[in-house]
Amino acid sequence: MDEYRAREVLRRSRQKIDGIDRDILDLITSRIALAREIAEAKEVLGMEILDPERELQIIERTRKIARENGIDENKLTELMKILMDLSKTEQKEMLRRQ
Ligand SMILES: O=C(O)C(=O)C[C@]1(C(=O)O)C=C[C@@H](O)C=C1
Repeated sequence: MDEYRAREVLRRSRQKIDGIDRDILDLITSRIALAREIAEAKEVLGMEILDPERELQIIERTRKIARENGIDENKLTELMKILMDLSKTEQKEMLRRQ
């Protein structure tokens, strides 16, 4: 790969990452909106916010996808746990405001 081509690859790849990052943030926003809906349903059902069994299911699925794609299992799991923590924080805040 010559220098001109390398600069073009860098530019285009970063443009694509920018688009992917926007998509990721849009999906995280949608995920949080769904978590808020779940919080309302749980309140009606008298359920706790924390559902360890569901979290374990999500973590196991995450680990499987990490293995299938050659991604560090622990790092991807950390990322998923952050998303779930974000959900729980939003859920608790929403219920506190009610
Ligand atoms: O599915 C639920 O019960 C949720 O509240 C959503 C969610 C999540 O972020 O995926 C958050 C908290 C629960 O402990 C389990 C999962």
